[in-house]
Amino acid sequence: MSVIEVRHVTKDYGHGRGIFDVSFEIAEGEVFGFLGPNGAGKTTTIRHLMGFSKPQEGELYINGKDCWKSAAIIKHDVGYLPGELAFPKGMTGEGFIQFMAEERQISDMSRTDYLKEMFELDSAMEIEAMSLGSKRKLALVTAFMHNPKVLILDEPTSGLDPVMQERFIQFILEEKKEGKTILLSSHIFSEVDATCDRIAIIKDGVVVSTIEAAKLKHNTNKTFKIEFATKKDYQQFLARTKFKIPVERPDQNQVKLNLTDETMQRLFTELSEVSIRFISEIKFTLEDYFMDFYDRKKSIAAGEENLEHGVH
Ligand SMILES: Nc1ncnc2c1ncn2[C@@H]1O[C@H](COP(=O)(O)OP(=O)(O)OP(=O)(O)O)[C@@H](O)[C@H]1O
Repeated sequence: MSVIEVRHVTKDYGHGRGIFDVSFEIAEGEVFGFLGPNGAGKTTTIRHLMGFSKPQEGELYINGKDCWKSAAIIKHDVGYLPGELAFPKGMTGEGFIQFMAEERQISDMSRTDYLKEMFELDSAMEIEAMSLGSKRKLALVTAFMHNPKVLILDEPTSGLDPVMQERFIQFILEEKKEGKTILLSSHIFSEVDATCDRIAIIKDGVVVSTIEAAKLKHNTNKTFKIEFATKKDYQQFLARTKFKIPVERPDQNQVKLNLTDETMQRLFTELSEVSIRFISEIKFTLEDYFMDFYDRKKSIAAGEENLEHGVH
């Protein structure tokens, strides 16, 4: 059963801004990445899921409850980390944690203490005096302290240093093991890649692609770069090869080509007749996949990416 459902949601702010016919579902226990640059529509979608905004068209549900009509229940049940942080004035971090604990009627603070330790939060400080990173840590602790089964996280690591970003990834993986359902909005490929089961790419308010992370990782269509020992070897290979060579670099005596597991043996037979300096696999990453939607023309102009990756 889907825990989160977004069905044909539109919010048109005019001038092409907003979100348009956005649909996706997130199953129980799934970590779903929502990937797009600034202004693509991630926060707008999330604000609708949290019941802050009413859709002009479409419906949103969490655990079968309409996000607009049952906004109060949704806010209670879901662990929400907003992109833009806002805290009450004149409080210390600890004061805010205690306030949230009372709101949620939490008496056992062991999970909260664990989270404070994990994210190395100095909660004694006045919130106003905290760095952006410390405020983000405080938001993380208060978003997760009541152990919610559903997490909605809007660019959760912005402002965190690389060590804390890595710790956050470990935390998400722990939560995933516990069977939590997680929506993670981000523009950081590495954190999406490390944590998500499925990824939706959003562009100009429209979901342009949804892909299973495993399909990206186990893509059987591979790209290799080969550098030949001499110009003679390079030319001899090009003259005799039966492969289609999409990228030739005569200045470096290099070619790039696509291989499947089946054609691998044929390549090595061809290469046995010439001398090579090296052969290396070019990994097809989430970033490459994403850039296909955002930057294809530029990449082709650079002469690098006119290779068929075959994951679409
Ligand atoms: N209340 C609003 N009124 C008018 N336009 C809005 C409003 N909220 C968002 N927008 C516009 O809708 C588009 C999507 O914005 P949104 O904040 O959802 O993007 P995002 O993907 O979350 O980006 P970011 O990473 O910058 O938060 C942007 O063009 C934004 O300017």
